[in-house]
Amino acid sequence: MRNETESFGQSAPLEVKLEWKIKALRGGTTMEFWKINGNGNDFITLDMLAAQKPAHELAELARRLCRRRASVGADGLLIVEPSAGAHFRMRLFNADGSEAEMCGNGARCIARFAYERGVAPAEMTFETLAGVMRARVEGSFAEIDLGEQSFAPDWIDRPLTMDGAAFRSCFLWVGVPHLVLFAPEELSRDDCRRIGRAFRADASLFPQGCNVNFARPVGRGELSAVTYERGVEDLTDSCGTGSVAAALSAGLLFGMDSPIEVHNPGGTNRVAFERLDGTRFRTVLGGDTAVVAKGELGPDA
Ligand SMILES: N[C@H](CCC[C@H](N)C(=O)O)C(=O)O
Repeated sequence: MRNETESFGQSAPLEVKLEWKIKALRGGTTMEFWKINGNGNDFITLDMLAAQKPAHELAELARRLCRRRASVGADGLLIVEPSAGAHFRMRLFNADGSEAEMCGNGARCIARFAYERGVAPAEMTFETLAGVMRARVEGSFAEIDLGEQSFAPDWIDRPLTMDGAAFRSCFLWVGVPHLVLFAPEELSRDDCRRIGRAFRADASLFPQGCNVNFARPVGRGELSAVTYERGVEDLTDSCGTGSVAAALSAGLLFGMDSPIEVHNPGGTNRVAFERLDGTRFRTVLGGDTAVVAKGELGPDA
């Protein structure tokens, strides 16, 4: 006979199951979630306006819920918390449990969630660790005013090589750190994953890690971008802040004008920007969002 602990295997600890049962017996609500994606960058979204959890519990929840086969599966966990000065506060925990300062697609998804649930009006503000964002929702379209971004002068058009592959690169923060790489030829997804992982792990260049965007001009005002994401530690199907980083870098390196359509494998983000001076920009990120499920987390999620 299998013992009690073994039989639970990957499933929830006993106390979680009991807490669940008690809640259900009392007729209380279990945890409701929405699964939303922004051009294929997918998030489990929870409303924690009424009761907040400490960061270590949210990190653990993210690690559990984001497992692709054993649980709901996602690139990250988005949380709505109360805010004193804005309509709400957004928190994003990556699939590995790390908390990110900002997330462009996540911000677009949470804006839609907040609007449709009556937490905020269609034009709203919300707090993030990277400052207060302004957002606008219209149907499934959501856009975020990201405020100002600036490039460090020594990180504009810096040549970099990795395993014999040569790149023109730019590095900038769009709430989170991004290394944008332009290669003379298109790289395979395996190469992007391998090279992305190597740069992401290079603490001498990027002490806080980085997201790595492989960008290519593909037409007038159009880029393609493949992103290796910090915290997911793999390629994702789309990255909002990465789309911004790629577009601003293309503005500087190739003189591409605003707006730029950034084609990610999972869909297109539109980046509109205004150049304030040689290295500073103001940016708005827009694109589609998709609500693919509204449900209740089960005890083993
Ligand atoms: N996917 C996100 C970025 C998440 C940030 C995260 N991966 C990190 O830097 O830790 C976006 O749409 O902007």
